Amino acid sequence: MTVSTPAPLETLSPETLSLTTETEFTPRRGRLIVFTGPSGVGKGTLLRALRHRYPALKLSVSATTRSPRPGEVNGQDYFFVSRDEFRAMVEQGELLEWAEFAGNLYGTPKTPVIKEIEAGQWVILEIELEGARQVRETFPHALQLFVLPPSLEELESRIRLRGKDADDAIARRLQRALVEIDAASEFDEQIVNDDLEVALQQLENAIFKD
Ligand SMILES: Nc1nc2c(ncn2[C@@H]2O[C@H](COP(=O)(O)OP(=O)(O)O)[C@@H](O)[C@H]2O)c(=O)[nH]1
Ligand SMILES: Nc1ncnc2c1ncn2[C@@H]1O[C@H](COP(=O)(O)OP(=O)(O)O)[C@@H](O)[C@H]1O
Repeated sequence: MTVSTPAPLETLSPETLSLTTETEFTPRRGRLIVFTGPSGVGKGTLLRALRHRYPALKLSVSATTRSPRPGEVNGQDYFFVSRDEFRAMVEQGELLEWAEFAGNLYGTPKTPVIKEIEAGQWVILEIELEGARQVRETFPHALQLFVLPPSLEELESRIRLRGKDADDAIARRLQRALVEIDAASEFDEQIVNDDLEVALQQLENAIFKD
């Protein structure tokens, strides 16, 4: 979705954008970017690096019924809510999209995303496949990116090495990964996260190409 409202001045200043000579980033129109890929492929790692380079990019904070992992902060990594609270958000139409993943509910709070896009910001949704499909219906102009692992063996090893999920949660994520990877061609671009720097460059190119 594109909105012609000019961005607030502070988002255009080089101080907040950490401009490099190669990539001039001046967000004038709001934009929605969907970032999907199997659990453990490196989405969070890539987005952290991207936002380090471009702090003006906004990352939507989702609501989830999953328990916080060690080190995760409520309101920063996710809004951690009960199933009842999540259901109330759905019933009150507060979510832009939502889905169940590996036994937990996840959803994107609508109001902050709409406000940021209307203010000319570029907003990234890091969401799973079903949510991405819903966004494709409601925001057909959103840029849809999919991250692939170099191999299934490497994906499993990354989830295990991350060491943040119980064995049953890992098994569910790997099972779901097969379905998600199968749907990669539905997305505008596919990025293979083998070498992190190469993948980050591909991600930058996809986001800033037009
Ligand atoms: N549909 C949807 N999926 C989400 C949302 N937030 C996170 N997810 C996805 O839910 C899946 C599980 O996320 P998480 O439990 O943090 O595990 P991780 O991806 O293995 O780190 C991932 O594919 C996320 O991209 C959301 O708001 N909506
Ligand atoms: N290109 C890469 N090469 C090797 N390990 C990686 C790479 N990208 C991410 N990782 C590691 O894989 C694990 C999963 O990454 P993470 O960003 O948490 O994935 P996701 O957010 O997709 O679930 C982390 O331990 C991370 O350090």
